[in-house]
Amino acid sequence: MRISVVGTGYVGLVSGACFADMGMNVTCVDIDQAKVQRLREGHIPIFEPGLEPLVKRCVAQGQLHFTTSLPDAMANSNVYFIAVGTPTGEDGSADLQYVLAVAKEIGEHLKDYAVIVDKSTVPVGTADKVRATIQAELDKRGVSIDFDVVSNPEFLKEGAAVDDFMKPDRIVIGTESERARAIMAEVYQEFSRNHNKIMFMGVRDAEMTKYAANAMLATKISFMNEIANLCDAMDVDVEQVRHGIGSDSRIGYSFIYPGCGYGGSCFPKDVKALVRMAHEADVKPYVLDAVEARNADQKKVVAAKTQRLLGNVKGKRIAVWGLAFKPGTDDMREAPSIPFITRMLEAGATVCVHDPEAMTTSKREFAPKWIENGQLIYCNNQFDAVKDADALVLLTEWKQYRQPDFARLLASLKAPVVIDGRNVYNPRRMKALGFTYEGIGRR
Ligand SMILES: NC(=O)c1ccc[n+]([C@@H]2O[C@H](COP(=O)([O-])OP(=O)(O)OC[C@H]3O[C@@H](n4cnc5c(N)ncnc54)[C@H](O)[C@@H]3O)[C@@H](O)[C@H]2O)c1
Ligand SMILES: O=c1ccn([C@@H]2O[C@H](COP(=O)(O)OP(=O)(O)O[C@H]3O[C@H](CO)[C@@H](O)[C@H](O)[C@H]3O)[C@@H](O)[C@H]2O)c(=O)[nH]1
Repeated sequence: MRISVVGTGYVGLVSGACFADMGMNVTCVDIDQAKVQRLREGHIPIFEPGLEPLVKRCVAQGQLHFTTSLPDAMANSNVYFIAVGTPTGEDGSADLQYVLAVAKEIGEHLKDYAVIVDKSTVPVGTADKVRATIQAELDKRGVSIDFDVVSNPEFLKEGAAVDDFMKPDRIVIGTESERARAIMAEVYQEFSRNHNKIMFMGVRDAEMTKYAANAMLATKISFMNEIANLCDAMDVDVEQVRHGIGSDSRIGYSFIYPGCGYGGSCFPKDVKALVRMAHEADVKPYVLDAVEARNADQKKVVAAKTQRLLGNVKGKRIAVWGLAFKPGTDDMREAPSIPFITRMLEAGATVCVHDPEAMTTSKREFAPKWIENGQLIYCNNQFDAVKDADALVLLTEWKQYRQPDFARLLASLKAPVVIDGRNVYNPRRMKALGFTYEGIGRR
């Protein structure tokens, strides 16, 4: 089977490589010429565990190709996945300009029947817009070609993207066409061997399923963050509460870790887009508004704790472990580290940062003046960052930060203050070791 994946980012590259690994002949398309050139030279533009050997293997076997030319890719396949970005637009809705630009180009070059698959996260009704955009181009050309537009939202998580794609919980396919259904079943048959994971549904149902899944997960996190703040105020340990409620199978343990707020390229933008959809549908989004408001506020909690413990931070040295929005990625989109570090820099602190993978990507997020004036210092070693610092702030729970040499940490810090934005350390143990420790809702 020959397929094309348009947009070679986190989703497009992972999907393309995983399809290729299952024996399909895959062409990944991107308008970013430098990215395509680098991929052809064997450089993987993102950090994602297991992705580099997978891409290299598929390229070596002749299963995976990279191009900037969509028409070339289309000439070799009849299933086109659209996996371009859908960032937040000015009014909070998903900006569909990249999706519709691809649809237009498909319409300009379509020759035979094809299935166009929306893999990008797109609002309810987008498949109709993609169909209309393609049809308008066919009409301009004066040709009549049959095609189907299918919704196939992606549920992979960064940091575990390859595993998630290879072993999905479910494969949601929205289509009303029997012909497209048969082709999509063939595309995904190898990912569904263990038991049938494919869920066919209506196109609009599939589009909403993606938003509902992300909004539900974001709601769990915001709910738990609110409980953690209550625990802080009421002398309760949220870890005990987390265990206490997670053991109820109706609640479960996943996505109830409180912390410094959810980030990433999906939850913040998708909750906003769903709020926008609700307004357009004249439904009041009470719950979603609260989820967003809690998250915006949660991203300020660690800064407030730091300022409370250190007093005026002007002239203080603050070490930060973790920049990426979560472990296992170099992605900085909406990372809680950005507002925290910016606030500390603006308040006059010197901030010494370390991250195992996001040092390069994070540099784009801060004004160059902070590095030039020496207030923002990048450290290649996590212990260089804490040397003579007035506090250590943990913002991303990378494995290498979980069990550090505490004696070395204590000796390195100027003041033994640890603010744990991810609740990875044990408060009692930290206190016994001589640290002033503060987590999120840890009493
Ligand atoms: N990142 C995730 O974990 C994740 C998971 C599930 C779903 N999604 C959704 O998938 C979509 C893509 O997300 P991403 O994180 O992979 O984005 P990304 O920004 O990493 O990649 C998008 C790519 O599309 C390319 N592109 C833009 N316009 C193009 C065009 N006209 N032709 C060819 N290429 C073009 C860009 O150059 C870029 O390389 C979004 O809708 C997102 O919400 C993301
Ligand atoms: O209990 C938790 C779990 C997560 N987070 C935070 O939530 C954010 C998102 O984490 P995660 O969901 O693991 O990563 P993403 O890669 O953003 O994946 C989400 O967004 C993707 C894009 O839509 C979906 O495909 C995935 O299913 C969905 O989990 C991160 O900042 C995490 O630190 C918490 O604060 N507490």
